[in-house]
Amino acid sequence: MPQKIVKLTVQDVRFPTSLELHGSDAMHTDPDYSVAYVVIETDQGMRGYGLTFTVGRGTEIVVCAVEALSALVIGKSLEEIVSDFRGFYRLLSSDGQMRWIGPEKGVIQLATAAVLNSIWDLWARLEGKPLWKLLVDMEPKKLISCIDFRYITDALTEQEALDILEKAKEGKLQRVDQMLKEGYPAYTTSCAWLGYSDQLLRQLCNDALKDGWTKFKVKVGADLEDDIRRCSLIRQMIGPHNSLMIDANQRWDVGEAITWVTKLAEYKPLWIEEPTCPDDILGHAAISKALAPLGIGVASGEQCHNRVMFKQFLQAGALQFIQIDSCRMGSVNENLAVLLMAHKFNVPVCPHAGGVGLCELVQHLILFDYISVSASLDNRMCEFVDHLHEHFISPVEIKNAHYMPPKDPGYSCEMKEASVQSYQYPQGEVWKQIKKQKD
Ligand SMILES: C[C@H](O)[C@@H](O)CC(=O)C(=O)O
Ligand SMILES: [Mg+2]
Repeated sequence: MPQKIVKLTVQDVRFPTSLELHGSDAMHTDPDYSVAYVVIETDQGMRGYGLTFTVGRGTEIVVCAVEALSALVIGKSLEEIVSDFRGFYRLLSSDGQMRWIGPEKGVIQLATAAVLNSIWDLWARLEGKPLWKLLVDMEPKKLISCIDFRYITDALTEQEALDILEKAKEGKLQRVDQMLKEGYPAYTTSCAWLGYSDQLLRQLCNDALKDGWTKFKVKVGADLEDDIRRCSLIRQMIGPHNSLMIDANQRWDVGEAITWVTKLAEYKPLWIEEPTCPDDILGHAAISKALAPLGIGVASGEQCHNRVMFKQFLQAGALQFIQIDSCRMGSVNENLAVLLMAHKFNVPVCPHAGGVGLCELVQHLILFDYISVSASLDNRMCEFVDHLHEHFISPVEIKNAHYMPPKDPGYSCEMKEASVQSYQYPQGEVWKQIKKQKD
């Protein structure tokens, strides 16, 4: 019996992370980690859960965009959608009246991600598999049929994508076993948000080292003297052999980025993340070229709107690390395109995660990347941030600084009903209390 989608609800759920400066960086000094949380329901009572991540006030605008897209979803059956997923992706991303407010970028793309994430979740649940396994088990032709190749065929053709997937069939079963035993390598950003004191940074870094973490990201970009002190402190604590990454969250102009990072080079960062405007492809290329002799790569992607921009970053040799995001682009469909392009251009993928639910979601994509696309762990790791996992029904499992493959069916982003109720904005109990204290 086809599963017809008869209902879509979307809620604005926010967590007051700004109170303790969790998640703070050089540009987002007071983020309240938030989601536009989508639940779809079929006529047979099955549910799919999806979300997209934001950092506070903008969430209400994403919620409106999801509501505007819902008319394109309600009334369709899951079978109809997945039998031509490319067509459905295009229906959502290229709607004749709504594409004007994108196309395929900004709020409307975040909303597309939330909706499509719920559909992938529903699909995986109906198949009784975690999403990564649904993807790993899918025939290459079917996978390719989920991707919209419009605008990227000059970098990757369907045939090339198919060849990559066919070639990676070799050794796939061993890689599945390896992942189930060892998990996928992760790094932590939890120790060094920009608003944290040196004392807290020291304490969190110490705890992380004890827990087996070997790769650490530090926020930089607001004040050079602070950055020198914080990077020196972390480098001293983690020693010369562990990895340090730095993240400026788009703070600098191109020349300023080169000068600033050169002054931090003695702390041996593996990469500088988002050194400048996330849309400045040639700027990133110039920074990459200038920093290459220092052994520092450039990473970006958490605010890269779509596959077309990633294509150009790759074509321009502008990034040495690609950071896909499960909610910034058009869900799994568009991320598949980027994983395949990154493989063709031989650039490692190190996903952005954290926020609310981003770790839960992106772990599926990076497991798929290793098992079915790249077959390599060289220079690869997935971000981990230790906030807000307690609000999910199937939270991530980290063992010895590795993501252990999720086992529950779906895309791991169903939230606990009590959490949704308490943190709904503005009517949830938590926000009512915060308002009362302020008044
Ligand atoms: C506002 C977010 O916390 C951002 O700082 C996250 C980020 O850049 C990262 O995790 O990387
Ligand atoms: Mg970042």
